[in-house]
Amino acid sequence: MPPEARVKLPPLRDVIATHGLQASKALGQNFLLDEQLLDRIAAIPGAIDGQPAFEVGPGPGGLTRAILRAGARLVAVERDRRCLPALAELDAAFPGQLRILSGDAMEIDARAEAGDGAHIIANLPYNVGTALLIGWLSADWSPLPWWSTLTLMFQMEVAERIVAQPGTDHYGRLAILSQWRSDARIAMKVHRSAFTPPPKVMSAVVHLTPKAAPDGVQLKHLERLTAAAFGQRRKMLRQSLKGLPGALDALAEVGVDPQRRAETVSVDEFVAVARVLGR
Ligand SMILES: C[S@@+](CC[C@H](N)C(=O)[O-])C[C@H]1O[C@@H](n2cnc3c(N)ncnc32)[C@H](O)[C@@H]1O
Repeated sequence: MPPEARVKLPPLRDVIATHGLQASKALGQNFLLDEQLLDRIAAIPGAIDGQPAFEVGPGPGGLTRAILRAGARLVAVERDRRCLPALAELDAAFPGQLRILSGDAMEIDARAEAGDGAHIIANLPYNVGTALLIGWLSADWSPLPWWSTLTLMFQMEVAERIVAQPGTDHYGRLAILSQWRSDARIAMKVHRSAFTPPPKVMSAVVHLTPKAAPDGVQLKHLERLTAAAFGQRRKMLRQSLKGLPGALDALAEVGVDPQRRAETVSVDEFVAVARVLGR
């Protein structure tokens, strides 16, 4: 049976008022207060599965409540100290399930804090969201990363860059890294009006399940290749990859026409070229 809070939790709007949590733009604070929506996010298949979880930026604790109600043990890191009293109340309501860290998610060792196998789930602050995702996707991968899945709310434009297909405007380095390392899909679109205060744009929850990496390709080779290729995305590869030693030979070996542009090259083709570069 999923745990119930020991005490009746106040509505999130009251939590914000009681603790004076006016949203800070600098901290990327757009809070979700609709508990049904939050429960739906926590219930995305594979997002938690009753396993330990790690949350970035619990804020007043809306998603945190939903994760705890879904039965997970949770470690959550919050940078805004004003939120700590509200989170301490949640700790009291779900005894033994929640550990709050006060600090910067960009600086803590999430693996050491959350433990291997944790599911990462967060409504990310827009200013550090992409950097955090790249960090998690760049973790040691042998043959899987330390985390089990990522379930992350982003601004729609970032979500589209993660799942983009070749030949589209959003296709680029983030799509290639994300899709090389995971099966990534948009699990839910969230209207801007669901947030307090509403951001200017729509958002989406992206769910990423890591793929085992038996392919012997190193991240650094794929990164160098895609940095060069997308540094001049409208140019033909024979031009954009001129400065990368071995790249044109690798294209020929893999059978990618150097007259193509980066935005037409599939993830599998980039990976194949990176594999040759790393030999
Ligand atoms: C978009 S809000 C989400 C809040 C809450 N989880 C929700 O869904 O309503 C982002 C949260 O991340 C916190 N935050 C911003 N930068 C952070 C950082 N570098 N490390 C940890 N938390 C951060 C903010 O203070 C804020 O609480």
